[in-house]
Formats: sequence, C-alpha cells, structure tokens
Amino acid sequence: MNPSLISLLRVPFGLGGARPGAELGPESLMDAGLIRQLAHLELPVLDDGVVDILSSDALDQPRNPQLKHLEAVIQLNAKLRDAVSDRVKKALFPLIIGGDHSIAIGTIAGLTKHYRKLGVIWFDAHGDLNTHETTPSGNIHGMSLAVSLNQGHPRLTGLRKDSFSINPRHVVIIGARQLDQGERAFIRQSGITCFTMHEIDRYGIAAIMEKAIAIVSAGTDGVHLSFDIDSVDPYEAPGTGTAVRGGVTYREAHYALEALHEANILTSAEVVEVNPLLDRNKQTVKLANELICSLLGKRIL
Ligand SMILES: NC(=[NH2+])NCCC[C@H](N)C(=O)O
Ligand SMILES: [Mn+2]
Ligand SMILES: [Mn+2]
Repeated sequence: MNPSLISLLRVPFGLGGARPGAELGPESLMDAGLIRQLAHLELPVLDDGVVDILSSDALDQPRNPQLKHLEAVIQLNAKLRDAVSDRVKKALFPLIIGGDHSIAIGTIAGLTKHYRKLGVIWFDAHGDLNTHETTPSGNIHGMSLAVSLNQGHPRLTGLRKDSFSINPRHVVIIGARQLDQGERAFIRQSGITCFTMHEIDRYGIAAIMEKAIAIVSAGTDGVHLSFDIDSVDPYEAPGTGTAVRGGVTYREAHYALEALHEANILTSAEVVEVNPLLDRNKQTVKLANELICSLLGKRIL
C-alpha cells in the first residue's frame, strides 16, 4: 500500500441487499474500536465522514422487482462516487466501510474517474455479475461488479458516464462458490479471472494470491480491493446477509490481506456486507476490523 494518508469513508447503506442490517456495518466496526486499532499501527488515518442518502424521497419510489430500491442505490452511489473521486484527487487512499456490496458501484465509478487502467480484486462468495435481466433476486448488490464493467441497466451504468472503463482482464474474483447461470456466462465471455473455492483448495491461498497480484498489477495504474465479508466461511463470519458455506478460513483471509499489503499494489480498498444484526457475539465485526488491520500492515511478528 502507498504510504499516503488513508481517508476512511463510512457508508451506512443496506438497500442493495434483501436483509436489513448492512447499513449498521460502519457504526459497528467503529464501536468495536477500528480507529483505535488503526492508531495502534501508527497509520495516518483521517476519519473522513459518512456518505449517506440525501433524502428519504428515494426510499418511497415504486419498487421494481428486478431492480429493488433503484432510486436510493443511484442517489447513494452518485454521492459516494463524487466523494471517492475527491479523495483520489487529493492523493488520499480511500478506505470505504459499507454497507452492502452495491456501494462498490460508486466507489469504483469514483476511482475510474482518475485511474485509466484500474485492476480489481473482488473477494466474494458470489460473482455480483447479474444484471436486471439475469438477477434471481432483484437485489442490486448482486449486480455491482457487472455495472462496474459497464453491463446492466443504463440508470446504473450511467453512474459511470465520466469514468474510464475497466478491462475485464484486469479483474480477479477470489472465493466464489455460488454463481448464478448468467454470471457463469458473463465470466466465460468477459475474460475475468475467477478463482473459485475449488482453485483455492487445489493450489492454496498463497499461490492464488501470487497469481491474482500478477494479474491485477500488470499494465494497470491502480488496484482496488473490494472485500465482501461473505467470502469468509460463515463459521467465522456469520454476520452477513447472504452467507454460503464452504468459504475461506480465518487464516486464509488474513494471509490474503497480508500478502496484498506486502505486494504494495493497492490504491484503495473497501470492506462490505458486515451485518451486525445477524452476527454472533460480534464475531464478524471483530473479524472485519482485524482483517482491515492485516490489510494495512499489521503483522504477527
Ligand atoms: N454482494 C452480495 N452479497 N451479493 C449476493 C448476490 C446473491 C445472488 N447472486 C443475487 O444476485 O441476488
Ligand atoms: Mn458481494
Ligand atoms: Mn457476496
């Protein structure tokens, strides 16, 4: 990671997913001592405020079953895009705490106002590659990587109208184990690399991280990490809205983020889908804070 100042942006938004509670993520990480833990690492962190929806009118829009809470998602992501763009302009390292994974649309739209060739590492049990035409749920958090690759409803891809496109060859998904039919086709056709749990089992997390780092850093001018906490096995991370068993272990998750820190390639990061209402003894909240510390340089020795 760059030695630059970290701009911590909190995004208490949960309308991209089906189950209430993801909007409480940022507050719960803060309550569990995130700022204190980062201060311990002697990292320069700027507690840079909250990005929230402006008004409740967006909440009252008629519900499109293929694009649930579309107006709220658009309003929030336009605001987040501009906040992230502003931080990049100021040479800060944006660290975004969600919120559900729909917020990646705004984060990445803001980043790609500046980065012409952004690489993306997407940790997730899912692909988030649906569109309004393929979605089984209508939940926009299952569409955010597709939208970031300019695929999907024009109201969503429109958030990226002043942003550079991302080359799918610079995108790596890690930890996938629940992909919908349309998402499989998307992966095959687009040239995205997808390291599913099968490849992690086969090669081990160290080799996968080495390959992923090589893919996202060759020919790119920035690298973003989008970390969905549901990539981690629900045994360790039960507090999330769409848990799928068979995920990465506690140590694999830490190792992956330690390896990213060592590689020193990231220019931004986000952690999403922590849902304290579904958590057990704050296990997931604490894990998220620990993982952020590993990503930012905390070491065992
Ligand atoms: N960011 C997430 N947790 N996404 C879950 C998506 C689940 C499913 N693929 C859907 O489209 O609804
Ligand atoms: Mn996700
Ligand atoms: Mn997910």
